[in-house]
Amino acid sequence: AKIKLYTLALIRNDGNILLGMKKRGFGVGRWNGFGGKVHSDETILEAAKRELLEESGLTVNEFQEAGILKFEFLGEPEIMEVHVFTTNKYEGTPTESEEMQPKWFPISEVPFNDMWPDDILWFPFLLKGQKFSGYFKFKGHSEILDYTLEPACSD
Ligand SMILES: CN1CCN(c2cc(NC3CC3)nc(N)n2)CC1
Repeated sequence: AKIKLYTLALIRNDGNILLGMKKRGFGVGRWNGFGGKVHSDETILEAAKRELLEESGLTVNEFQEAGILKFEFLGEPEIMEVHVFTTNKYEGTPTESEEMQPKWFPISEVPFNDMWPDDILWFPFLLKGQKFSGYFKFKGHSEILDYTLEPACSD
């Protein structure tokens, strides 16, 4: 199976979290953090910064590692390895892009019903600042067949 690297950045501001409504492509119609593919000529961190700037207009120089999520889709050879970052130190104002329409949500109002089904499972780790490592087997884009999720230390 081929592993492809992706990034996902969740931006915090006091009791709020910045999500974007995906306007096209993979995950269209769902709220999510900001991210994308890691290019062959960049590090994962560089990709996370680039994708956040492209998709939200925000500049971040310091990310916290939040966790790693691996996704398998029944019948597909590619494994998605998503490196999740968070920060509350950023510059700029969230701006709509071709990919994303940004919106601040109070932490208590995260719209899980309109997000990827795995999010409600690992968000508690992210919000507590506990690094996590998860593996999810999906059937299509809305059904989790099975998963593992545990606190993890990347060091
Ligand atoms: C570039 N993107 C960033 C975010 N990402 C995902 C995936 C995901 N679940 C997987 C079943 C699809 N869940 C969240 N929250 N984000 C996929 C790749």
